[in-house]
Amino acid sequence: MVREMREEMPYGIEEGGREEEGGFPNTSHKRLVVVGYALTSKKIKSFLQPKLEGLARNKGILFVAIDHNKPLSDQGPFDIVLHKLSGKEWRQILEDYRQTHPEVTILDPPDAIQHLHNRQSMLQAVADLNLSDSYGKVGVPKQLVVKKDASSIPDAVANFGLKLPIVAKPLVNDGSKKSHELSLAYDWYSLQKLDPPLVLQEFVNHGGVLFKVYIVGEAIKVVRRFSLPDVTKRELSKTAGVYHFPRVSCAAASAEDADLDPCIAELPPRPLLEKLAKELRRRLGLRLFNLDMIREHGTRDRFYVIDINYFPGYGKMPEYEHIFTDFLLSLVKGKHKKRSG
Ligand SMILES: Nc1ncnc2c1ncn2[C@@H]1O[C@H](COP(=O)(O)OP(=O)(O)OP(=O)(O)O)[C@@H](O)[C@H]1O
Ligand SMILES: O=P(O)(O)O[C@H]1[C@H](OP(=O)(O)O)[C@@H](OP(=O)(O)O)[C@@H](O)[C@@H](O)[C@@H]1OP(=O)(O)O
Ligand SMILES: [Mg+2]
Ligand SMILES: [Mg+2]
Repeated sequence: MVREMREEMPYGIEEGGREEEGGFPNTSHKRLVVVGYALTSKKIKSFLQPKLEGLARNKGILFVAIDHNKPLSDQGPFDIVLHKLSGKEWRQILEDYRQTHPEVTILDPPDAIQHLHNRQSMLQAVADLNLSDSYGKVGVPKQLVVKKDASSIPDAVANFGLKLPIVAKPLVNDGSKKSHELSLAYDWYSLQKLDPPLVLQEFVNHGGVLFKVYIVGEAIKVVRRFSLPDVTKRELSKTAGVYHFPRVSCAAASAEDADLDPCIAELPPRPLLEKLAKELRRRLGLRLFNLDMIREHGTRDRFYVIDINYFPGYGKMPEYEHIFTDFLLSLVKGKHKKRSG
């Protein structure tokens, strides 16, 4: 099978030379780019769709499942390892593999991904960047971390000067169901009912539409999703309590075909996104992530990043098959250039 695919490969890596180490046969001078993947079954289903695998095959890319019952070094050989699994054990396996196989590109380094597993450190790079130019300003909502003792939250929030309403997000962001259980608090008193450790974030009115900015290496794709509606002053004054809300901006909440107010729907300026993505790629050390971005309602150019996700639902990103396969090829070509240059 693999041999047959090789003959028709238009883009496979020209320079051969890779030794056969008992892994995949290497019969042609154009060899396959082998991508080992370690993903949950949910992710395999949403990401590794037949169209992606088919296009990848035509471009000379082969996706191979990593076998968790065998040492990683006994598998492959891989050009790239693509992964999104949690746990210390897996991180250690990858770290050891990285040391012994520096020639393999690990997408992405476990330490860098770990940075996104805490909702405080997640947005630090955006805050530090403090991006502001003629195209707009990008910041993060004012936020406070509460590690324990719910009874102290109202005072802590008042002292810090956080305004209501407040979005409460679990501090740990490990992809678990619990880490996506968010709530909106309307009054000081109810803040005591929250369950730390949490990040408390000012709710920013944004017209009920959010921008999902997908990043795959240097490629950027933006889509609109529905989000929480604005909270008016009147509504705030009349409402009390803490309200849990479901995953409001999931794929089913696409706002691409909706008839929206142009001021709300207008995408963030491309040059601003280019600059933001470039800086965050560097500062976070990641190549596969997305940003949830909102525009403060009533402004044209005041943006906030409220969430960053590692290896998000690319299966729902338009043209992801082309973008992702081109990206994988660029990684291997880049490496060859570096070696021969
Ligand atoms: N500061 C904020 N101001 C206004 N709305 C917010 C704010 N933070 C979150 N939201 C709303 O809550 C939703 C969920 O928040 P967030 O994206 O932080 O959670 P998540 O569980 O990490 O989401 P994802 O499924 O994208 O990983 C957002 O899509 C947005 O609708
Ligand atoms: O289904 P959705 O479109 O919401 O995609 C979500 C994706 O699910 P999928 O990749 O299995 O589909 C999730 O992946 P896991 O953490 O559960 O692995 C996670 O990355 C979310 O942030 C994604 O939301 P997005 O930020 O991309 O909108
Ligand atoms: Mg989000
Ligand atoms: Mg998230």
